[in-house]
Amino acid sequence: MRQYLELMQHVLEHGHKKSDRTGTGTLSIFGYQMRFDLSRGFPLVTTKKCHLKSIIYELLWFLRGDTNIQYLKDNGVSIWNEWADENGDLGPVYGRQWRSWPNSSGGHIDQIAQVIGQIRNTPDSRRMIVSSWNVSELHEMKLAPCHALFQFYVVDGKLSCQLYQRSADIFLGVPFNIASYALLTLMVSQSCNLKAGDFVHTFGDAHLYLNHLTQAREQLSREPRDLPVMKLNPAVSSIFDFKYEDFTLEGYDPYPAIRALVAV
Ligand SMILES: Nc1nc(=O)c2c([nH]1)NC[C@@H]1CN(c3ccc(C(=O)N[C@@H](CCC(=O)O)C(=O)O)cc3)CN21
Ligand SMILES: O=c1ccn([C@H]2C[C@H](O)[C@@H](COP(=O)(O)O)O2)c(=O)[nH]1
Repeated sequence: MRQYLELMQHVLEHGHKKSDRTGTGTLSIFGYQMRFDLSRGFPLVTTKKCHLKSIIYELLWFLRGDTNIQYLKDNGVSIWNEWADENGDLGPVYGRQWRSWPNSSGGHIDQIAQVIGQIRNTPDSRRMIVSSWNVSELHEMKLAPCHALFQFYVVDGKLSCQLYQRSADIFLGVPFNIASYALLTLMVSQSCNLKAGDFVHTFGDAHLYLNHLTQAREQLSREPRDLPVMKLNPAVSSIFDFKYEDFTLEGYDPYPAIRALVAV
């Protein structure tokens, strides 16, 4: 995960001091890109222990089309609690836009099913995109999508995915986002009988919150370890059929967790 540590180092050295919506303050840069070859291991940060269970359940929750935190709570995941209303609702966030983007005639578009169809039937298409940035519904969302748009690409029997993340909390959010999209790429690859290629992670405003700087330096003092390997149950052939038990991570040997406060 040298790419991730390089991003952190880059922002510590070149970040501009900038205020933000949460009132915390950040060191921020605009525009950055990382690339992970998924055949070289699963890109889960090793320089601190990452809670993979939260990452897997959050992704399964997006794929269910769910936008209420009850499913996450039932599975011991608390990362969205601060943003939900008293009923646990987050408004029309990721799950809603991925699985049922409202169209102009009162129906809905399942972007995930559509993109899987494109990858299977027209893999050379340059239009294999899923967007959560539904401008007409942003005002109803408790938090505007950070991982806003992703695109798939197929060449030589390998599936790559590029994400555009408009806003990125480098210490807390980004390790989750990398692992989540790497996992999604593995799941879509298996569903389409392709090998996994690269995950390309492109950023808009990438920032370190000012109350995460000590934690970032602590992480940079640690030498990254070999990446683990993610195994998916080979019997699953539809993206919508994966369950938590279908994922096995082998060889993850991280340094201890590092606590940090999330900016709300
Ligand atoms: N400021 C901010 N940063 C984010 O990364 C973020 C938001 N807000 N709002 C929406 C979601 C929620 N996400 C979160 C929220 C909390 C953690 C967090 O506290 N992580 C801890 C504990 C992990 C756990 O409980 O599973 C960590 O050490 O990684 C991570 C991602 C990502 N997003
Ligand atoms: O998946 C996610 C979700 C959120 N974040 C971070 C990025 C920002 O620090 C905040 C969102 O605040 P905005 O003012 O809406 O940009 O959450 C993330 O890194 N990853």
